[in-house]
Amino acid sequence: MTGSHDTATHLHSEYSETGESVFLRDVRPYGEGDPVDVAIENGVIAEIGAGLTPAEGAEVIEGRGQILLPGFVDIHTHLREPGREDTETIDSGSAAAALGGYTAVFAMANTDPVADTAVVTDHVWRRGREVGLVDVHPVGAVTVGLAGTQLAEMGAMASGAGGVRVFSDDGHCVSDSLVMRRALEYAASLDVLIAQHSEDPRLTDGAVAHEGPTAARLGLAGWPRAAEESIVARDALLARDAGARLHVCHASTAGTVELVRWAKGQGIAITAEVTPHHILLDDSRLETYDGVNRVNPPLRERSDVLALRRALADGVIDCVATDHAPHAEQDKCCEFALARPGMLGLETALSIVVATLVRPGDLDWRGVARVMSERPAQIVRLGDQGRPIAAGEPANLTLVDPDVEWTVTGPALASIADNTPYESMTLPAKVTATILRGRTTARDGQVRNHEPTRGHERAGGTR
Ligand SMILES: NC(=O)N[C@@H](CC(=O)O)C(=O)O
Ligand SMILES: [Zn+2]
Repeated sequence: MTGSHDTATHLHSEYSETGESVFLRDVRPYGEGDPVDVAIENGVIAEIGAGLTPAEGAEVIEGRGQILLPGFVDIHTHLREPGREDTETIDSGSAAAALGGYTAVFAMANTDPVADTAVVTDHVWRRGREVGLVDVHPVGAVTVGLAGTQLAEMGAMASGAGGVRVFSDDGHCVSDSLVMRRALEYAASLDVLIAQHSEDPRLTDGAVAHEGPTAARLGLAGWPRAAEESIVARDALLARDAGARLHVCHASTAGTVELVRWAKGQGIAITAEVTPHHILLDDSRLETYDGVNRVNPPLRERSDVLALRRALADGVIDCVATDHAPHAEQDKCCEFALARPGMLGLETALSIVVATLVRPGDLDWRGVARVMSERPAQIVRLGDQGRPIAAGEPANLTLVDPDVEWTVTGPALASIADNTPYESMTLPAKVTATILRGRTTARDGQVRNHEPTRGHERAGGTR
């Protein structure tokens, strides 16, 4: 992997002789200009223009002026396999990803066993390929068992079949400064990315919510913004000295935005993501004590939400990442302080970006392509994703109906777990087709050639 964006060098055999043709009629790339037709052959975009004729036997999709974007790339997903297949599997999570418009996802390492060896990361990669609905890239752990003390064999994971290019102890912070320094030095020598879950555990021990007036009133133990910001600041300096690439997972405070802005201004190789929930929801959601709203980092205050939206629009925050975190019903329906942190995200991400940024006029569809596809692909150096919509480019694409409104219900989502904070919420815009290497993986809310593996169906004995 060179990190170069010369398509030809990246389009290996997977992009030839798929034997499939897809024809998109009357679509608007990036939501710009008059509708055009897009002919896709053998995994690549063959031709774009008005009034084209579909190839014999092509799958024709009537776009009716819908918006065509590069396929989305999620660099922070929890697929729970191996270990918690009662909440999500690579199969069910891939279905959720395809329905959400994703053509690549990065599966976090906090599985059971932890993805801290090439045995686990190679398995995740292979299983993703077998399912074939989305490219599943394994994230490797930074430290053995996510324990934060001994570096994992990052080199072996990087050179394994899974070709790991991102390492993270996400769910846990690599909090020891010397361990983080060594991890960044090791990562620099391998030219891989360290993605940090920035949370000082000494400042958050026992905390379940954002430290502020709401948590105080509700009697919930809070974690201060400084627990995140102090780690972001420290890591930026360590990355500078190590000459390493650092990525900040789920930025949640206005202060983190300012630190990332400062570090970028210094020429430090830092990037940052924000989740859909941190640009939509604030800590007023805690009033109900509903465990579905518990997440790390916690939902912050309105001023943070607005700062994160602005930072995404102006590019200080590079991208949206879902932090899709399925949990079992019994782990979310309990008392707020006992609920596990995390919420579903893959199938609602686009709609939230549209609701918070596109509809208010702060981001156009080019901007959506930037934060959902192009920047995430660049951060993790995927040469065949987040590419321009042009002839000769790989056909990893997402078609979006911008005008539709839909109401979220957990059980209707493809994920096995149902823990969505958006239950009964009406959201704008929906993915109508997802195309991976020239093959439709999802269309009109249905996943291609797919036997669903929903938890309640298994419980009912259908599998
Ligand atoms: N975000 C969360 O609240 N939970 C994530 C871990 C993480 O992303 O930190 C999980 O794995 O459940
Ligand atoms: Zn995290």
